[in-house]
Amino acid sequence: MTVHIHPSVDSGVKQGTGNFAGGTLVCKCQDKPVKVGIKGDVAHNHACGCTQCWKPEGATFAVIAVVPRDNVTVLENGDKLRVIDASATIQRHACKVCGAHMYGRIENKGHPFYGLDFIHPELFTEGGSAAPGFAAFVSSVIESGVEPSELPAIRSRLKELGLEPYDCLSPALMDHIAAHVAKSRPKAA
Ligand SMILES: N[C@@H](CCC(=O)N[C@@H](CSCO)C(=O)NCC(=O)O)C(=O)O
Ligand SMILES: [Zn+2]
Ligand SMILES: [Zn+2]
Repeated sequence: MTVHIHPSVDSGVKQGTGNFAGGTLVCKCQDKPVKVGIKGDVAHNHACGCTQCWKPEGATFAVIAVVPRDNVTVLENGDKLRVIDASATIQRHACKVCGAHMYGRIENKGHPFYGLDFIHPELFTEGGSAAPGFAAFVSSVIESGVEPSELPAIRSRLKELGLEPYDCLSPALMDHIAAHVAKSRPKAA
């Protein structure tokens, strides 16, 4: 059985240059595409199996990374953007026509990832941004209709690609969340 993860990694994970200066994300529309400028490189790039992140046609996983929100600027055709679900933690600004998610923003100032926007590096017109380094929410692909019996093959393919599979976020990101929660908790008297 061929396991398809995502078109940008299926033939091997392409490493970034290490000095990506930023670029332009362009949606899939032929006519009046939405363009979003990103300053600097992406961080925490990962494959995500959750039901919320945008996946191109036929992909089992999304590939998604973060950038500081101040580094994100809508350049063209921003009138085509809509927020998919205003009540979600990550408000995904997507093209109304082709459906591509251009950036996901957290508006809750108390959230551990406040200040970071989620973007899909495959939409960069330029190559060389930091590569995905792990796979998150792997078991969640079952929620999108993948048979549980396929999970061992999916996990093994992710490992082969060097994308360590986790059923939540990576240990570094889970530690960051826990540290944020610990800091936000009122101190006992
Ligand atoms: N099983 C759920 C998990 C969804 C989930 O918690 N996703 C994370 C990571 S998305 C990027 O890595 C999250 O923070 N979601 C918040 C949001 O999407 O608003 C499922 O599959 O839906
Ligand atoms: Zn579009
Ligand atoms: Zn996700």
